Amino acid sequence: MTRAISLHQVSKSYARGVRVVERLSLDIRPGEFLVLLGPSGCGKSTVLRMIAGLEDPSEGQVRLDGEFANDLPPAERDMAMVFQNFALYPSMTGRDNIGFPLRIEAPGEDPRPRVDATARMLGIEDLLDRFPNQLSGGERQRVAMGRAIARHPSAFLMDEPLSNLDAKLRNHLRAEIAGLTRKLGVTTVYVTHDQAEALSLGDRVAVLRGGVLQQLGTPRTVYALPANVFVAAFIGTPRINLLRGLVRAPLDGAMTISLGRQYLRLPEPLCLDHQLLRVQQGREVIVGLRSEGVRIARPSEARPGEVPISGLVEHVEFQGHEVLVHFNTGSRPAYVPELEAPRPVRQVRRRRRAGTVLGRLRERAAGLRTGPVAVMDHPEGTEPVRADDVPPEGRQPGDLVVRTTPDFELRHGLQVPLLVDLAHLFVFDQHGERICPAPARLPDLDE
Ligand SMILES: Nc1ncnc2c1ncn2[C@@H]1O[C@H](COP(=O)(O)OP(=O)(O)OP(=O)(O)O)[C@@H](O)[C@H]1O
Repeated sequence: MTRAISLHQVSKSYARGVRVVERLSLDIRPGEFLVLLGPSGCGKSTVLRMIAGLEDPSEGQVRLDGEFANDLPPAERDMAMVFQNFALYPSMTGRDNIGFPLRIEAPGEDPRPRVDATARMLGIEDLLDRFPNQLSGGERQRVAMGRAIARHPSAFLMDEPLSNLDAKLRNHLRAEIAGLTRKLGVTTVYVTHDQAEALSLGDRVAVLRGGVLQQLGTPRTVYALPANVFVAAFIGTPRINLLRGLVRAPLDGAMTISLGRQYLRLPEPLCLDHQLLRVQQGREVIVGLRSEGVRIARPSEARPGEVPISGLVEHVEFQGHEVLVHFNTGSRPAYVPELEAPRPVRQVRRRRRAGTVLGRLRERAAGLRTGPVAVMDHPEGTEPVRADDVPPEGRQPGDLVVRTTPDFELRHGLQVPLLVDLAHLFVFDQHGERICPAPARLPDLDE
């Protein structure tokens, strides 16, 4: 049996006023693989623990197959958890570790057939007689997975199960987990702060920030149509280029988005998304360009929808199959402090205050005219993040990273013509909400 798991307006506070999850609503379908993704401390594990019954919601409802389940003890929820630290009993062999929950659930029954069947499924038969200290990290995690699977639970709850493993093993086990959960058809809720893991595993991804759901969608949707600048910046490698722009829409001339020393001229006739930008006339916006949305080519090579700018090569990052070129285009980068700066020590309830984010930050950043400016809100009661709080290691050389093939001969100081593909242009308003493509295009790309 597999389950539908619903959270309805669920909040969680641990101490007075401290809300670590805020009015979260999620409907997880039977058999679905849902990933909870967000930076450290955003409340992912708390959500998982509320689903498991290990924490009580302060407000709202947890429903299992449509039934109110807030009061249901963990043991009666029929869910298996897998943690990052494997949590195996050191004095038990792999076989006993996998069989232990079966013995508890059905004391009279011989767990061996189920243990053996599980071990075959995971290819760990030869590990069954070893103790945890005789297993590698990956092997231990396979045994831990075995212990979860053998119970035939109605849902798997996985809390960063791969984060203690090296990159190669992580990729390998990631594929195994995806294959297994699909084969078993069991609802899985998977917590991670690794966006690549989330995109590769999830049927849908729920992006959390400060305990608040930012977006719920398929991996394609959250990448291609991020609801706001936080999701755009959190998802994708290299990180999306975020630049401060100014919309200019003169009645008698072409509409442009000024990027400091250069501008993007929006081609006429304006498409609907660009027409809708007209209302931003004279306002500062945040322009998002993924590294694959810009290419090195001359203006004469422009395809429909591409507009020219140029950039000075600041740094070339050779990656083997591709090269990341950091350009200085004379624009001002916009930063998302929660992703750049260390996490604030205290986290308290988040509320949007009067005034715009950019407006407030502009005041704070007065005097930093040429420096980068932080564009996101910060939780009330925490230290405001100032532009100069961005750690130097968070700063990249240049303001625009472009992904290209290794056959370009580029060196520092070279002025290079670039074409921006406006089909890949994102524009976010002063609150960080996406306004281009228009929010009406939010419905799932895959549906
Ligand atoms: N038992 C607790 N008492 C008080 N505060 C807690 C408790 N458990 C978690 N918190 C706080 O709740 C917030 C969310 O924690 P949680 O573990 O859910 O985040 P997370 O997104 O899973 O983080 P990470 O990725 O670092 O594990 C954090 O600020 C954390 O300090």
